[in-house]
Amino acid sequence: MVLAQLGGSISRAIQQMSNATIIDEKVLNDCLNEITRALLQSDVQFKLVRDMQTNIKKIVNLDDLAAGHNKRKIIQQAIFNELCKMLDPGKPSFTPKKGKTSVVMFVGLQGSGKTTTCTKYAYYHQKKGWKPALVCADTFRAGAFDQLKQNATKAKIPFYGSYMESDPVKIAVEGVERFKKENCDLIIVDTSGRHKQEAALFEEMRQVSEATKPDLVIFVMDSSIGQAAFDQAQAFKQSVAVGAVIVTKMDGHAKGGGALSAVAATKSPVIFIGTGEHMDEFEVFDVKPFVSRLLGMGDWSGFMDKIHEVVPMDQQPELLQKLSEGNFTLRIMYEQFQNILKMGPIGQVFSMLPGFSAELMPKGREKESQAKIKRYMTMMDSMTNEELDSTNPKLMNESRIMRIARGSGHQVREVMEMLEEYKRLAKIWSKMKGLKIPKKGEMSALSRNMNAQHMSKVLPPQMLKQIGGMGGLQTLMKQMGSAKDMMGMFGGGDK
Ligand SMILES: Nc1nc2c(ncn2[C@@H]2O[C@H](COP(=O)(O)OP(=O)(O)OP(=O)(O)O)[C@@H](O)[C@H]2O)c(=O)[nH]1
Repeated sequence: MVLAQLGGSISRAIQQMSNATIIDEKVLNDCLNEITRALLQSDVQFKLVRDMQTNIKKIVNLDDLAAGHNKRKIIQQAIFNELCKMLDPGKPSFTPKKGKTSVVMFVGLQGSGKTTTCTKYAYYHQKKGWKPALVCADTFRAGAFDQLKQNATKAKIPFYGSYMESDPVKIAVEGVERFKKENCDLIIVDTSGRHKQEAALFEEMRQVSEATKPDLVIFVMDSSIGQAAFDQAQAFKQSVAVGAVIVTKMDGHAKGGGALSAVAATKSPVIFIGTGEHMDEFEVFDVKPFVSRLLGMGDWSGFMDKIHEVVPMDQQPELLQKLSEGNFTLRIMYEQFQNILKMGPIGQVFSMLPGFSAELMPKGREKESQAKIKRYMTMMDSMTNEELDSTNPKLMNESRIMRIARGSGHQVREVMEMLEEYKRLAKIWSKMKGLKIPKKGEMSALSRNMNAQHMSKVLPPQMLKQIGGMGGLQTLMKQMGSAKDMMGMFGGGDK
């Protein structure tokens, strides 16, 4: 069962429970059994699922709940909390500090995506102003050094490795020393993998760890390993001091439940997830928004966080205000393009709004997309203020289009293409119209102010279908109290 299906099944179980006229022991049990089944089918370890069920039953003691209590809400909240608890070991992992040298060692089975993830991790920090470096201590797989070298060169990250030396410990120590001397603040050591857990792998890992004394050991796990996740993660934890987990290939058709098991086995948090082969396809992992998304409620808080990441602070209130008024002008598009070029691909932000990223910034074609954006901006440079600030599509008549084409040295066809892009974006952003603007300190408030209309527009079509279309969504929201309650319940509240 893939993650989306898991979320769908849990949501359905909750909905069925909500449909019942009276919430009694039987209704609660049916709901919990349904959720248990869904979790087990998603490869979450049996013991975890059983514990979750027991905990919910402890929290929701129906006999003790006086009349007037909203039992549905209490149950829903308990389910949400327990799912979050499964993914939250209760203590954060070691977090490297910019400017202070940290050594981070990556471990995992062969093919889990370790080497790729090392580069993604380095690149992520480099974009934030760190000085990362990569050390290839994988002497087991021929070609591992070449792969790391290639990735590192592409991202302009210094690297260290050897074609001749066969002792991984020696390479690791030399690499770490060198980069410490060069004042790198994030030294990432990639270690060998094996096809399966075996003594030689663990012994080698232990030795590299002993010699380099990493501040953090990250266990990289392929999300598709299924029920084996718990044992695998535990085996790694027993050999080295795993402090964090990165789950890769979350973009595939994997059963994502393994992630929950890995957290339980290592008692370490998932800190990032890999969502593709490309360097940028790497997301910070946050439990609450993840569970919200898992339950199919969209991730507005994540979306708002991304806006924070890519839109400069001083522009945010203004941008949100304009979006809430439904005024997506060419100037806003221009400003957002500027942000994209400054901050790197914004694809991840837009991917949170269905249907967005695929067209403007298709995966793997970021260079072309950037060139296109620059082209569009050149054309917009030839526009008047009136044109940039207008929301009237009819303003852009033939003579204006011809003038812009001439002024920017582009074809009329290209200007029309740019305007089409603008119309497409404006249509999508218009869905934000009417949303209340969050005040400072409550950025997730947007999510709490959505009604069924907003929700139906932003939910992926298949999810909407699963819920039973617009009618189903309205019923669901009514049953659950209001959009406000629902989003709050699924973690849409302020963090
Ligand atoms: N779709 C997808 N593919 C990924 C992701 N992360 C890694 N991959 C791919 O998975 C394959 C294996 O990745 P590697 O980085 O070579 O794996 P490794 O664990 O380092 O392997 P060894 O060095 O042999 O131990 C490569 O084809 C990667 O491009 C991800 O998040 N999504």
